[in-house]
Amino acid sequence: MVNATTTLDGQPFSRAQFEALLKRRLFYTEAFEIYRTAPNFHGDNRGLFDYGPPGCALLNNIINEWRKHFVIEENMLEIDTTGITPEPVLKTSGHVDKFADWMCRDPVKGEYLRADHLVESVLETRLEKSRAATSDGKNKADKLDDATAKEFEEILAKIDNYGGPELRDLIKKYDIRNPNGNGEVQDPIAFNLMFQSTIGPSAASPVYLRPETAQGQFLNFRKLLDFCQGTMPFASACVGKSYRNEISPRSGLLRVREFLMAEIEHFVDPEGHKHHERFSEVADIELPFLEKDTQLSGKTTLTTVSIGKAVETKLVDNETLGYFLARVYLFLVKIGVDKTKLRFRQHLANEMAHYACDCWDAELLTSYGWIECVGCADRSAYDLSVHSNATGTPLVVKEARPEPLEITEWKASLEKKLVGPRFKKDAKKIEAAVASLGQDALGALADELASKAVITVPTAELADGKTSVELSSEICSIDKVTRVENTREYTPNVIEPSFGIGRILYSVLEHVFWHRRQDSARQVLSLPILVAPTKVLLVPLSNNPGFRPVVKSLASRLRALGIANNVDASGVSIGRRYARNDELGTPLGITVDFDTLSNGTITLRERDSTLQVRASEDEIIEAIKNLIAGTESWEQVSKRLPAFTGQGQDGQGQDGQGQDDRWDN
Ligand SMILES: Nc1ncnc2c1ncn2[C@@H]1O[C@H](COP(=O)(O)OP(=O)(O)OP(=O)(O)O)[C@@H](O)[C@H]1O
Repeated sequence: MVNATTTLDGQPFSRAQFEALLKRRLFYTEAFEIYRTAPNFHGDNRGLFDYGPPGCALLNNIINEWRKHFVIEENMLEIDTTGITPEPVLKTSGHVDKFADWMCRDPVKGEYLRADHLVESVLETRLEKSRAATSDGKNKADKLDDATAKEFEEILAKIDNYGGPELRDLIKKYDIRNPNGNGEVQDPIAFNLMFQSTIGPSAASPVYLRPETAQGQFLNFRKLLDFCQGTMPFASACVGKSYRNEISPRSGLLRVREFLMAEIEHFVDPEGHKHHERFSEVADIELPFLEKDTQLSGKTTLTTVSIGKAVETKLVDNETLGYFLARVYLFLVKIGVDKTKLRFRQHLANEMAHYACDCWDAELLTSYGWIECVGCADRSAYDLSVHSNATGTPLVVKEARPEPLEITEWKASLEKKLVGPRFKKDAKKIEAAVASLGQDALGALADELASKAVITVPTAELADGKTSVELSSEICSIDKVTRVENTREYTPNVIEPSFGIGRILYSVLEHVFWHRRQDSARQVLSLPILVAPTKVLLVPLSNNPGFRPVVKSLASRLRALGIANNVDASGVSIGRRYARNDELGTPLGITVDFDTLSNGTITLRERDSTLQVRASEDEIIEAIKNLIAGTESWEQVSKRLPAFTGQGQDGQGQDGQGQDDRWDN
């Protein structure tokens, strides 16, 4: 059974100890912290964090690997789009109306709580208390009867499926109150999560900070299609900050108001079941799925099957979505995620974003529970269609047909001479609305036009604020026409893997955290060498001036190879210096000692095993290069090069054995 509260070495996970390490080593820190107590600071700095040097390096290394794994591997077209977004774009995409969470207010405390999180935390606490209580003895009032406990478990399994009215009913039915003070809360209301501002000195035009990078990619679709000479399928990618005015930020980096996203929009032809050319490369990879139906039945049992089987049985809708789930899995495991703490959870119908038609979240198990870190959605043709309708710009693919095709279909025509003068500025929008009508709608409107001589067509918002227009038979005609088509035109569907880098980074750190010795305060972050902030620690054995030029020259050789290294020439013992760098996740350490001065050899220490080898500078640097490139493992290096068991090894001599075991320097 997977347990989030156990570290790699099987010891109990202590969040306090873990967070103290992250703070001590400056992985990240609360933003504007010193202003919190300033007399003129009345703001709320919750959900805003700054990354310190190791956190920043780790973040950048994760992004670099993301670029290699996705952008380079799949020839994606990476772009960098703006965060400031004009309101009409986000009105069209649906975010202005629908990008909201349900919020309850505690009128006494003046606190705002996210309704689903409130229900979740109160029911979880009641269940925990009930488990701890005994029906006869201690805290017996907390004991829930079996039926109620089952009911709570079922509610929790599908918590993401509840909307405002259902959450209100649950709050009333179970008398759910603000855990802080036990006050009653008001009914949930929808709260839009976007930060709004205005642009320019006139302040006349509203803008938002983007809540996702996706829209910028959709708006560039036509230019990107031209850029890749119309070749389908293709994918765009974007890495950038997104902003969400979360109701109640909590859990450190997991729910923040400003965060780095890395998003991919893969544009695919909807015909041919979204087949993916490289699907066979990943088909055998087994993934743990938490299916929709399992959640609805109140359970959390995982189904582990190959992605090939999952697509064949339609558990996962199509090959392209399946391909990305497998690639996401490989990426997460590569950067340090514990594969036993990873699952793919299918979205429930109500939970699905307004644009999505099938959605799976890669969730990682942390001490805060299962956390969504990557959302993988099939956004269908929603975004391109709505932006096309709103702007009158066709966001479509045109492809030559292998054989000409004869098609008989409904066609709507507008009397252009009348449309311009009659509708003026709205004319383009009306033309776009008519052009976007599907065959079923056209068939129905043709009948209506024949009987009433006037029809109503839905449009984007017009100058008078209306979202439809009446067209008479004088202006609009709808007829059956037969035509020969040599080119095919279609709106691509979009498969979108969307990564929250901060959540991934935090979860990886929890997964690689462990203790060196039983009951010891020595802690280690076993970050994979690929993403570790610093790859090599350089330590001179002592302050002996003879070591300095050697260390300097080694540092410069490593720098020339682009290998991040750090010299620790502080006066403390080697063991302490290693311990400090174990906390920073530094995987390799070089020691320069008296033997170096006499025979030119140096030692190389591996963080997790603490084993060391001794060889010439050239051999050690070669081994480091291989370890970073992944062409050689530590096991291979340690077999190939002579072992070193002398001074300076952990637990012996210089390690600080018998010394104070608090590694807090
Ligand atoms: N407030 C946040 N803080 C940090 N990361 C976030 C936040 N909101 C979303 N993300 C990240 O962005 C990714 C894609 O966003 P998406 O819109 O799918 O999230 P979401 O479903 O709104 O998340 P949640 O349900 O947890 O609020 C998520 O998988 C997550 O990694």
